[in-house]
Amino acid sequence: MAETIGTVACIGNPIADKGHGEEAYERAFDLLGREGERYGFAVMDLTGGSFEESLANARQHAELYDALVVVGGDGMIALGANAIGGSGKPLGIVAVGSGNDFARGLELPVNRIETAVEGIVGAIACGTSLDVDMGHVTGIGESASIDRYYAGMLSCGVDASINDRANHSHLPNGSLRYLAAVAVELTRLKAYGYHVRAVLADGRVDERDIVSPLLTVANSRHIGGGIEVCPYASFDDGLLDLVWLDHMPKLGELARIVPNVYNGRLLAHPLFGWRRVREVEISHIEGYPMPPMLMADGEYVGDLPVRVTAMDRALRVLVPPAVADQQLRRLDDRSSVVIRRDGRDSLTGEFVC
Ligand SMILES: Nc1ncnc2c1ncn2[C@@H]1O[C@H](COP(=O)(O)OP(=O)(O)OP(=O)(O)O)[C@@H](O)[C@H]1O
Repeated sequence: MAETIGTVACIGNPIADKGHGEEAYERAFDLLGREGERYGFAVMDLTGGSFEESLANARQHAELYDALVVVGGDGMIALGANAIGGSGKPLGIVAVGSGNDFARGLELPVNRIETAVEGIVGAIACGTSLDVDMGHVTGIGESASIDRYYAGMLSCGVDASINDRANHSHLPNGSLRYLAAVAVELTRLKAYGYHVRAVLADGRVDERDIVSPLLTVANSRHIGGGIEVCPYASFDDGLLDLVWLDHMPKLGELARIVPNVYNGRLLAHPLFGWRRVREVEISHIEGYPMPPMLMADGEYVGDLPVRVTAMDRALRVLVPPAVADQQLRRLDDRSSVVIRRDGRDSLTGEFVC
């Protein structure tokens, strides 16, 4: 990242982390302003009264700033991706939401405002960043109005219901909200009917019907405050990871997989299907229950049918110099190591041993 950063636009979310977002934003904005005086950049506030208003502000005033800093949860990362994804402008992340799954996956500070701001300022001063993939969701047919980018995960089944339930929960702690939502939604599992047409990394087409409660198109590993739905996801492979449950799990199967939700071993179980895709079209099979409204990075997106396309390293994220090079190499290695460990073929997704 060679460009000089003269102005940093900031966007907060007063309702992030159940209303603690306002205070966090004031702190982050103040710190960035002070560091700006030292390092020669100005800060401006573009927070609106809603997600849509903040996004419109970021887009309309794009010529006024050189970097955007978002303060909040995964929804604010989605805002950043939709505001500046593909533009080459970098995104700074102060993760103070409930889940913070994207920041967690990139090993950025979570709920540590001072450390996050320090990292952003270090990145600005030294010109360091990481370019990470994004997903682009576009609607097909009746859903044609959908046109959204995301950085973390597109949830298309019970994962979306869990997110929706957690958003409406009154429990005080972020991870607790997701855990409680998981517990309730697991008792109400439905098998949705998906028709999936995926273009794999080598251009081969994999087309299938999936009757399942869960289908996710992931760029990052975690969802719901640390649940590792896709331990194989890599941020910079130019591909997305399609993960699904192969069938409606029996109680015994559920009991075997639940202990693996936080330890990176979920996809080692043959109950899960997995493919790395360049693009995937997902539609609903008539005769099965309609999946819940899709959610991307915890934001409501709309209903099937949709096409999801991997955008190769389209989002530039500010990271401090010590992290930049080493981080991406480590994330890449990590992903191939766990795929090998679980005995999967990284191209076909099938178990080979
Ligand atoms: N300026 C705003 N005013 C009101 N609501 C907003 C604003 N900006 C974003 N939102 C909404 O706030 C909700 C929560 O956002 P966010 O993801 O930042 O926090 P969170 O849900 O606590 O964290 P996480 O997504 O990591 O669990 C989102 O649905 C988003 O649309």
